Amino acid sequence: MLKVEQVEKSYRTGGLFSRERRQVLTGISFEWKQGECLGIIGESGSGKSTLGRLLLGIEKPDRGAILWEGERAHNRRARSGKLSAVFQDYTSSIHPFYTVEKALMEPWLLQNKRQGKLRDEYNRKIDVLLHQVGLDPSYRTKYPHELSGGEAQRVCIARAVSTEPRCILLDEAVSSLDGSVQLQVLDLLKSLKALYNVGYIFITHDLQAAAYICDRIMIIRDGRIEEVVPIGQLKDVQSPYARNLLRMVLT
Ligand SMILES: Nc1ncnc2c1ncn2[C@@H]1O[C@H](COP(=O)(O)OP(=O)(O)OP(=O)(O)O)[C@@H](O)[C@H]1O
Repeated sequence: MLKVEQVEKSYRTGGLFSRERRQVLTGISFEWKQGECLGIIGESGSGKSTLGRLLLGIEKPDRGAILWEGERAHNRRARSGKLSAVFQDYTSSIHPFYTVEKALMEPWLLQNKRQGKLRDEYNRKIDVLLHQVGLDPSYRTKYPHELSGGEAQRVCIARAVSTEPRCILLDEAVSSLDGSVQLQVLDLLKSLKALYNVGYIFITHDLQAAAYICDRIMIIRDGRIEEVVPIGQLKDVQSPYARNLLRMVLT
């Protein structure tokens, strides 16, 4: 469903008039299949979030192609309703003056210009969504500052599944939650995966979290794919970098 072919990305360094560029991604090619949870893992600065932005169509690659069902990622129509995202910074992901209810209505309203009866129907769906992420209907009227980190991230996840996308890109979405809350959110993602038949692209520097939820892991180093490994064969990774990464988790 997603095909990434020979993607390259660089950024200008040294100011507006500088000709120098820093290569951030080189020769990135992979496929993501419907329903799969693919982990993209690598050290800080390896290019994970840049790749995430390209997959979401927020930025364009310098070279290569990113195709969602054959259409370029930066073409809005290609992504519409098929793809959503959850980011690390859950506090700024929700508009500070929006209640949970309004935040959950937002993506749906963007997708469905018609209102009236359908809007009432969706309004009822908010209770279902809240329930699915483990929050009761009293959360409807709360503002972001009244939520804990775990609760806010649950609201972001509810919003991401609300349009029933085929894929949710999660960029360090559990990284700033503490241990037990992180595990709860990972379990929530697992249950929603089964419920909605949604797949994930799970960007993280945390191999342990990725191993818990992913079917396959793609290791990125200095903007290149170092290795792609099914989760059952994680112990058999070949490259020294991947082995080192694994050793750090196991010790
Ligand atoms: N808009 C930009 N302009 C210039 N340089 C950028 C831009 N975005 C990213 N970079 C650079 O690209 C490199 C990769 O950044 P990126 O955020 O993709 O890495 P990452 O693997 O997600 O790191 P982290 O885990 O710390 O978020 C970094 O050196 C960063 O400074």
